[in-house]
Amino acid sequence: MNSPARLKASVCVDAVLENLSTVEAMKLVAECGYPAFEFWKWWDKDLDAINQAREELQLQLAAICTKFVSLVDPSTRAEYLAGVKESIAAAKQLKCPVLISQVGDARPGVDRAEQRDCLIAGLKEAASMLEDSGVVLAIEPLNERIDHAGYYLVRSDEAFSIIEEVGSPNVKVTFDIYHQQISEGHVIANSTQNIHAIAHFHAAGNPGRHELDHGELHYPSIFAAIADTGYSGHVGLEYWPVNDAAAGLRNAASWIKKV
Ligand SMILES: O=C(O)C(=O)CO
Repeated sequence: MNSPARLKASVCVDAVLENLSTVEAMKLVAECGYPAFEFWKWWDKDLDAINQAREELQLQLAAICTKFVSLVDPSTRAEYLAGVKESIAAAKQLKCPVLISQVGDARPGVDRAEQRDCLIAGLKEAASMLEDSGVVLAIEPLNERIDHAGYYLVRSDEAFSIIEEVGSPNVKVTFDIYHQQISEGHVIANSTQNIHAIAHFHAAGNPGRHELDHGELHYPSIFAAIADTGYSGHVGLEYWPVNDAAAGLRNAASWIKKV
């Protein structure tokens, strides 16, 4: 008898299957053997149609994003919090446990410590809404070398120390292995030693942000190390395929289930 997979993989349909409609992409994700999917923007999608397909296909929605509003600028705090409130409602409707939150670009000429204080204050204000809802918000560090020049939050240790200071079980980190490989490397140690603070992972090959077996990262070892910690969240495949998307997804599903 097959034993259940140790790691729950999710497919980011806005990246891997960007040329399909969300519902068509969901069907392919299920056909390729994945238990879960995710996407970024909920506000430009037909949530009722997605919910119906989700139930029919018995897929879990692993994560969606909050609205992209700066958390390091006090003048946008109210807008950020209103976006979190709406995103929680969308997450509840779609039975989605995690909201991924970007924090915005660094403000030129403004002291970093002041921006950090602003970020923490915003997250503390969001925490009670999140705790009441049961949804976890996970801030995401991104690399500034290749994809996100000027973004405020780059290092994972900074993200971990921020959420420790926020001090809520519903505010955690998204650890994107591709971004962190570019920014700091040492991805197994940096993620597994902080696994209690991670609510979601993203994965892509580096360099190029393509299939997981393209490039320098050995994902079977990385995923095995994550599974060894007992991590119970999802690992989201967030890449742009160079080869046939469905064939690549089937190939990854076949080795991920053996991790
Ligand atoms: O915008 C990006 O690069 C992301 O990783 C979103 O999750």
